[in-house]
Amino acid sequence: MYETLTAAQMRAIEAEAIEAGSVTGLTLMERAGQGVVDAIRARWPDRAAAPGRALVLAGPGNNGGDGFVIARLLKTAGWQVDLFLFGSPEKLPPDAKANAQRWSELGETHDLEQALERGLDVARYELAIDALFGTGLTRPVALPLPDLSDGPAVVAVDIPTGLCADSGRRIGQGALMRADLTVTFHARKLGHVLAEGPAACGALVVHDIGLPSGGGETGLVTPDPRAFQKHQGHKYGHGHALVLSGPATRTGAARLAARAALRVGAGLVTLGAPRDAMAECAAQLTAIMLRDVEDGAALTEMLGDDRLNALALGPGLGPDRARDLAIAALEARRATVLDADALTAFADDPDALFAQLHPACVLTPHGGEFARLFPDLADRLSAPAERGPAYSKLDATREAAARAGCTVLYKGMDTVIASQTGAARIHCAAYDRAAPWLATAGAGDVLTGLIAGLLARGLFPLTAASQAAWLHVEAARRFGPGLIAEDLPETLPAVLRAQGA
Ligand SMILES: NC(=O)C1=CN([C@@H]2O[C@H](COP(=O)(O)OP(=O)(O)OC[C@H]3O[C@@H](n4cnc5c(N)ncnc54)[C@H](O)[C@@H]3O)[C@@H](O)[C@H]2O)[C@@H](O)CC1
Ligand SMILES: [K+]
Repeated sequence: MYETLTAAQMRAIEAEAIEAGSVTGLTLMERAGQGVVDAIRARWPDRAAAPGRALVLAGPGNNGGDGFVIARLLKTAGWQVDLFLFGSPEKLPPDAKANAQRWSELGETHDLEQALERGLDVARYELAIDALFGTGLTRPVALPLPDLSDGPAVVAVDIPTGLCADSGRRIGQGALMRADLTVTFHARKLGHVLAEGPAACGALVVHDIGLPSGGGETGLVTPDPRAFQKHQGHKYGHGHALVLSGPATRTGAARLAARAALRVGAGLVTLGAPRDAMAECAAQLTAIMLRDVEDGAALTEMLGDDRLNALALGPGLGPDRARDLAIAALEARRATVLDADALTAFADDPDALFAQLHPACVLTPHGGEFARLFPDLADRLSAPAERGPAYSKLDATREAAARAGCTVLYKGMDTVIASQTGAARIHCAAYDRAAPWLATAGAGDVLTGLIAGLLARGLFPLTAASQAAWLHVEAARRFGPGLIAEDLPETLPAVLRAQGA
């Protein structure tokens, strides 16, 4: 599992290594600058082979210090480098000042604010380095930065200026420097994988600067084949999932979820449908069993069979049926995924839902559903971020899970999964995990089914939800263009096989 770090965690790791005497700040800065120049060469070998003009924008802190290193290395490699500093050279912190002095032997340090007042002609550069602010950004950037979008290739040092490293949110209405390539150091910061981060970073390279690993608490989800592998045994040994369906003409969502639960390895899957939907469902199902579950009372009776060990409800249910069934399901204390209508049904009184939830539950809200259940947290998340570290989707999901008393998977390109204990994971469907074809009707129903299937197989809620999120995106990536929700369960066998399941 890859770690993600907050700015404070990164500072602590650096400080500890420097205090222990294993490395100096100056050495770390040199490695950081070298890493950026190496990444530029790897990404644009043609430009590196015929160096042109490079613009370096350096800020008042150590991110600026990296900029001075990069300016020196680019100049040595044959680039014509113009460097503009925001702030005064005398006020730079020690390592940055040392590198400013080394740079002064090779080139001039221009004043950025003066240059912006006169008008900085960016069209003359092939390459621009954003070394204005990194992990130290706490306030909006009060600079009229030039638009670089159709000019030079833009490389962000550590993180694009204007982005909060802890939340991926833009700080205030200040400038945001969008990059084509971002080179960060040691480990990804939360800001690279949340909110606006992935869109602002472009491609992301993590460069090792020789610091010891550890120190982060929130990992990015990676596949855990042990979670998918199916061991020998009877079908009942792999659990029995029950997916509840909506009425006639609204059964598709539950059928998709049921199919996903079966494909991910639940031993048995039953669809519980109201009487009017039985014929419709029977015409569509083969391996999935069908039972008549009219209402909450019928569900309670059915759950007398304790082999039914995981439930999924919400997709296509309609709010009234969803509420009635959810109350019965939660009373039975089974592993339960609540999605869609099963969440919306409690919008008028989320506390009534929270009072019934228990640690074997998983809620899977998208942004709208999250706002209905946790309106105060959603408001904090959507209010403009005036200062860093800004309130993040990770913070909001953690708070939601604590309040709900169960695992919450908050969907999105940046899916955050948190348990009631505070443990959390992020699945970022960007960079090498981008899955744009997943934005298709019914995809969320499949995710619900995957979680239910993994719960039936006995995984803990946080693991089931995290691994389901990974499998969901992996199936979409494997299928690719033209994906519709039905394809996701059908692509799962290939995904599982590739993981050695
Ligand atoms: N500390 C180290 O040993 C290393 C640091 N590195 C670089 O150092 C960066 C962090 O450096 P800093 O902590 O100096 O922080 P930054 O260089 O990101 O910011 C500098 C300072 O500007 C101030 N500031 C914040 N927002 C502002 C705003 N909107 N307008 C004006 N001033 C503002 C803050 O006091 C902040 O500390 C990393 O992103 C990375 O690029 C790397 O060189 C690796 C080694
Ligand atoms: K930067």
